[in-house]
Amino acid sequence: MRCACLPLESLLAPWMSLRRTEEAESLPEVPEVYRARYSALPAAQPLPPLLVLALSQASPGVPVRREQAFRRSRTNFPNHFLHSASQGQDALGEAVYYFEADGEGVVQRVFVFWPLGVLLEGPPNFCHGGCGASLLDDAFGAFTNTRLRSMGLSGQAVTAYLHVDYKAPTPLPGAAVCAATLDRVEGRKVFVRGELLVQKPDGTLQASMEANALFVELKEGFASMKK
Ligand SMILES: CCCCCCCCCCCCCC(=O)SCCNC(=O)CCNC(=O)[C@H](O)C(C)(C)COP(=O)(O)OP(=O)(O)OC[C@H]1O[C@@H](n2cnc3c(N)ncnc32)[C@H](O)[C@@H]1OP(=O)(O)O
Repeated sequence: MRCACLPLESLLAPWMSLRRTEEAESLPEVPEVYRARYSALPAAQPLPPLLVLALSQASPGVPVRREQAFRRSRTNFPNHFLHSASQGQDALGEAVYYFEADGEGVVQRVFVFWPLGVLLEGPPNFCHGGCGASLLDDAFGAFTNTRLRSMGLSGQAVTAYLHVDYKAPTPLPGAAVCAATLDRVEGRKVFVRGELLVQKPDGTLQASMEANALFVELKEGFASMKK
């Protein structure tokens, strides 16, 4: 029987080997809510098929809007754990962030596509659990901070706790989409939940990890964090 899943090459290429060109390229202006941390996708960069699949399953019939897809601005965050230190041909590839907002522009969900190389291994041929937790934490942070900003708040919140349930192994090499959304808000406390989605051999998506987290909006912002 023919496998219904997306071929691995289409999952990984060109994102695994992509080299950043944002510094040299003139990219479209990004809305203010996202601008501090994200840059637009270059015109030549297609949306990853796995991301499109996850979006179409989460919101059937809702058109995918390319202008809601971004890359992390590496220029602004050259020391970032996921976007700099862990990037490489066989490690993490280039992430694509897709934000869904409501009619008032308030961010409701984020989906983050990641190409996963063989150097992320924990169990043989599968992703390290700590790596998956980091990807979920990053998606939760992206969701929380952009949501806060989209509501006119600081957008400066950090993880207080992160709970991850590992439901199935995450294959390598491969690709995953982290999905994050709001659970509830209590004052400065933002409770977030989500999952890490991978594609099964039959083509359907499966949550290999489920997670929930508490983010706390800092009283005086990142600048107040002391060493
Ligand atoms: C401008 C653009 C810049 C962009 C920069 C990009 C950076 C992106 C960054 C993205 C980040 C990516 C992700 C990362 O990597 S973030 C990095 C990992 N996280 C940290 O390093 C955070 C370290 N912790 C702290 O700094 C403080 O503890 C925080 C700030 C969290 C709270 O200390 P604060 O003094 O402020 O507040 P509080 O202690 O009064 O607590 C407040 C409320 O919260 C409740 N609570 C607290 N902890 C827990 C817990 N574990 N379980 C259950 N509840 C907990 C607490 O009971 C209280 O509730 P209530 O009594 O009010 O009901």
